[in-house]
Amino acid sequence: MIRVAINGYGNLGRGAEQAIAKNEDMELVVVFTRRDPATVTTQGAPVAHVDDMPAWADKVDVCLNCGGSATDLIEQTPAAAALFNTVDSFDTHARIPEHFAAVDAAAKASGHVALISTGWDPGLFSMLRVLGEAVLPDGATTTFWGPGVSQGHSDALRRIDGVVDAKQYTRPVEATVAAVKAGDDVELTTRSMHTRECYVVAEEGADLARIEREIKEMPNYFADYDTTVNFITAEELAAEHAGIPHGGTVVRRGHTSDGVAETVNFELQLDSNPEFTGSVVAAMGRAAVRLAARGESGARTVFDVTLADLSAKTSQDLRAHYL
Ligand SMILES: NC(=O)C1=CN([C@@H]2O[C@H](COP(=O)(O)OP(=O)(O)OC[C@H]3O[C@@H](n4cnc5c(N)ncnc54)[C@H](OP(=O)(O)O)[C@@H]3O)[C@@H](O)[C@H]2O)C=CC1
Ligand SMILES: N[C@@H](C[C@H]1CC(C(=O)O)=NO1)C(=O)O
Repeated sequence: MIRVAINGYGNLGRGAEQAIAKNEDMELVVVFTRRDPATVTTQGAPVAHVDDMPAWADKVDVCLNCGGSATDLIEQTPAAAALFNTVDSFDTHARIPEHFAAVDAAAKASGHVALISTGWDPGLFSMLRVLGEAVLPDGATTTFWGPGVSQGHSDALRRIDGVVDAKQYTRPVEATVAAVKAGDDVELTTRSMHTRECYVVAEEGADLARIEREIKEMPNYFADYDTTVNFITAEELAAEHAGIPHGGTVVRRGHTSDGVAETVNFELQLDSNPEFTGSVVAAMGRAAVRLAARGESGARTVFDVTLADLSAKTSQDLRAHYL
């Protein structure tokens, strides 16, 4: 039985809790939080303050870090890697190299495996981008997200001073999608592929112009996109934007010889971005434990994980029934 800890009990933490319950080889032993544990209610697992993590070091096989990428994981994952094998969903793509280096130092020093930037993008979509290019070297890859709610971008909005709550919708630009599908030679830029629409609940009396400016100028999240900001009430957010659906597609189009075209298409349609991502993170937790059992230590990414590491099935079963 894989003994699992969740670090951070938000949308993704609750999604991971659901996922662990779906995996017969996993047991949720504790949920860590920075809040007063008495104020956090789980589906049954005990809640401990993050300050008490060391007391759980010999009771946990893997810790799933479910904090926000904007400000939490850059600190939380190296700290967790000092105590446990760990997994996170760090998705600030531009900062992944620096995050990897910091986590690698902590994990190597403690002899643990730390699997970073898992989920679906980065995560499964990253794997498909590499796979598509490997099997169709003469071609091009496109990634479209949405329409749906990006948790990373919504988290980034909520970290702005004066913002009480927020949701961000990512929308593919329909003309660009149509041009790609038609095989037209279209320029694909960050701004020509997606727009971002934010729904923000601000504190009473907050400087809305400053908040809107901070959003639109935010590097790595909004600065390179056409972004709209809508200020609404908490009641409107709850009534009209309660769900966290999402999805997307990675497409690799290439030629195996002159005039012979091939397409690899990987699509996600998600009722719940956090529950699906939690399910990926849980499987990656299994893989991190397997890598550690092989004597590995340090930071790893989804590119270092085999499909057998992710599967609950034995290698014999996979050979007999999945090839
Ligand atoms: N790679 C991928 O494909 C994906 C990655 N992600 C990543 O997951 C990250 C987390 O997203 P998400 O779970 O939606 O973010 P949340 O804002 O729901 O949670 C982030 C942290 O905020 C704290 N928190 C949550 N609820 C409350 C509350 N009511 N009051 C006070 N603090 C609270 C929790 O920490 P604590 O319990 O310690 O207080 C939690 O760990 C995103 O930033 C994104 O980067 C998400 C989806 C896909
Ligand atoms: N990391 C994303 C997962 C996908 C969705 C996305 C976007 O809408 O910009 N980018 O990557 C998330 O937090 O939801």
